[in-house]
Amino acid sequence: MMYDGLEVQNYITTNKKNITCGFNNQHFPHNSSSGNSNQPTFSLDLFIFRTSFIQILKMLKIPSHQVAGHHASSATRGPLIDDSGRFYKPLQGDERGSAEVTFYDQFTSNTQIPDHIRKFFPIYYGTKVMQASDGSEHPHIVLEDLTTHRENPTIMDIKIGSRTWGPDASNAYIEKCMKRDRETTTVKLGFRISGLQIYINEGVGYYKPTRDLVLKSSVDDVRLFFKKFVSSDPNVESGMGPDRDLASVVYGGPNGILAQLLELKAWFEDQTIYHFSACSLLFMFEKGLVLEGGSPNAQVKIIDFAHVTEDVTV
Ligand SMILES: Nc1ncnc2c1ncn2[C@@H]1O[C@H](COP(=O)(O)OP(=O)(O)OP(=O)(O)O)[C@@H](O)[C@H]1O
Ligand SMILES: O=P(O)(O)O[C@@H]1[C@H](O)[C@H](O)[C@@H](OP(=O)(O)O)[C@H](OP(=O)(O)O)[C@H]1O
Repeated sequence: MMYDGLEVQNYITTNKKNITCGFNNQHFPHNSSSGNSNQPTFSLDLFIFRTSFIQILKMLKIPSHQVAGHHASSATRGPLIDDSGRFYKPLQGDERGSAEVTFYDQFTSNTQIPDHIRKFFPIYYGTKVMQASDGSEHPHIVLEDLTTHRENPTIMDIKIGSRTWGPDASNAYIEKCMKRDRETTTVKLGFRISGLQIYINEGVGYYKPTRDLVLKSSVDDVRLFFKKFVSSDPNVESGMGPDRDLASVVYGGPNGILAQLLELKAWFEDQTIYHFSACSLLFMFEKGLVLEGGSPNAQVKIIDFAHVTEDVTV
């Protein structure tokens, strides 16, 4: 495992408006026009501009499309993204962090993984020690930001498996998981929704139910969330019988979510390399595009490998 040194100062911002504050306005106002006297006139200004620009490109933000898991704040470590399309997930302090790194290292170099399966996993760029959201220096797993090319993604995170712990889990951890599994739909359905956001329209933005609301979902609530996910009704939040208008193009069809799940499932049933426990599936699509008659660009990805182990008996 290789850790880089701290390369750049990280600016934690929650929205793009704040990013412009990173410019040194005195030297290079970002909205100045050509020929304006505020433009840099000598090399020091150019140097400052270049440095600021590189810093801005590398600037880190709290992901606005994260739907579940540990969140970043000035008090807690959570994922960050940059403008180059990378997602930085802080290693969890205990064995979960190192287990996830071990998985990504092994998976990335494993030549037995077919390309049509590899595409379901985020691209892994190694690990990096950097300033975390809480200000501490901490190792992060560097991944492809799965939302980077999306305009207004509708996203659902589903924790899969009726058993949510790995083969080496302690009794205390198993107990904790079993309690959570009984409280959610994991025991009844073999999965639970961990979080979601549904794009409504430009004016309204997103419907993003709270973590508590999602986790206390009953089986019927889960059914309703799956309907809302593909509803064209802007009043999706009111929950009055959403229309499921987009189901056939998002869930169905040769490139739909179901077809992708079947492809992944076929490999899961066949492979004997890993024990996959407590992973999540991310369902993503572009509701805005579908409503305009375009393609939903539906995608299934698999994430969260903190409890995955290699099967050494094979
Ligand atoms: N590579 C990625 N690109 C974009 N978003 C991601 C990526 N990986 C994770 N996310 C977002 O972050 C959320 C949490 O991810 P993940 O499950 O890996 O974190 P976690 O803190 O280990 O979660 P948990 O506490 O449920 O185990 C996901 O629901 C998703 O919204
Ligand atoms: O589903 P919820 O209610 O969000 O609960 C979390 C979920 O079970 C995570 O999988 C777990 O992290 P791990 O899977 O990595 O153990 C996390 O534990 P934590 O709070 O101890 O990190 C729980 O809080």
